[in-house]
Amino acid sequence: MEEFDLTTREGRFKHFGSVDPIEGTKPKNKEDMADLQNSRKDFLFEVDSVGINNLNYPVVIGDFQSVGNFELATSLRKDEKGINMSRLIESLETVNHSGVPLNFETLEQLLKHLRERMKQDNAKLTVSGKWFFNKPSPGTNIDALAHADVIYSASHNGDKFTRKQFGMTAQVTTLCPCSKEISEYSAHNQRGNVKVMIDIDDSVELPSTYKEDLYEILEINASSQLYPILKRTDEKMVTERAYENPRFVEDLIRLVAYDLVELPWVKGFELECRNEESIHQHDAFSRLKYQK
Ligand SMILES: Nc1nc2c(ncn2[C@@H]2O[C@H](COP(=O)(O)OP(=O)(O)OP(=O)(O)O)[C@@H](O)[C@H]2O)c(=O)[nH]1
Repeated sequence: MEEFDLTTREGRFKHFGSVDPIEGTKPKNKEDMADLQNSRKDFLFEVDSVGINNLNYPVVIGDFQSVGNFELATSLRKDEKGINMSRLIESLETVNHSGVPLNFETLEQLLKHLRERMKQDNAKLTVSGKWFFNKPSPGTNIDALAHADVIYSASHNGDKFTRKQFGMTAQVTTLCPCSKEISEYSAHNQRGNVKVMIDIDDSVELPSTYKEDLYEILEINASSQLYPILKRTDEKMVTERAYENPRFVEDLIRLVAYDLVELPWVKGFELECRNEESIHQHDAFSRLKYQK
């Protein structure tokens, strides 16, 4: 058996089975390499969406840095074999300025770049991330950071958005009306997750406070709200607020839906409320779709 010098990394690697590379017959220069992606013939079908997903990249949402989870894609014509996937991240890099600012202006720039660079008719993206914001305690007014999950999803044909969606998941408190009604004292409550995906009406100007406006609607209709810091006086406040505002999962979805319909920039939405039950191991949920 061949002996290797175990004091060097190369020797140790070979000791553990690594071998030298072969000379090989295939080209090493890019110009000489086959470009399969760019071969042309009848490939039977157009492809609606082809690209990459589960890509984590730094983003800036509001005042804070966060991590975005991206899906980047384009359409693909019937006579083209594949897209050049490395160009998707090259396009993302063009809007990365110590993080990609998450707003529709930047995403439109990115989609235009993607479509042109990939020479396709349509470019699409979805990105989700945690939006952090200051949420002072309700009575004592002590600053601390809370978060909600946001989703931007859009497609662009070069001239305009062909789909523009904004989504959010906020966490709230719900207190069971039935439990309050039937019990001598107390009422069980739960942490609720209110999730919405909105189709944005592009003919209406999106207010600069759209994230804040939406967050307020998702949480204000619940029994009470969540805060990072609560002193005793705050805790009394949120506990009593919840008791004064009991909500079934059906009540919450209808109250949130009413406020969403009133927002001028909302064309339609899909809404879900899910309560992590404290008296069961399962969750309770409600869903609602609406188009204006
Ligand atoms: N189209 C396609 N590409 C893939 C697939 N799986 C991996 N790849 C990617 O193929 C990429 C390399 O191809 P290209 O991006 O076309 O590289 P290139 O042709 O040298 O790039 P350009 O200089 O932009 O022309 C790598 O980044 C791989 O990640 C797949 O299923 N389909």
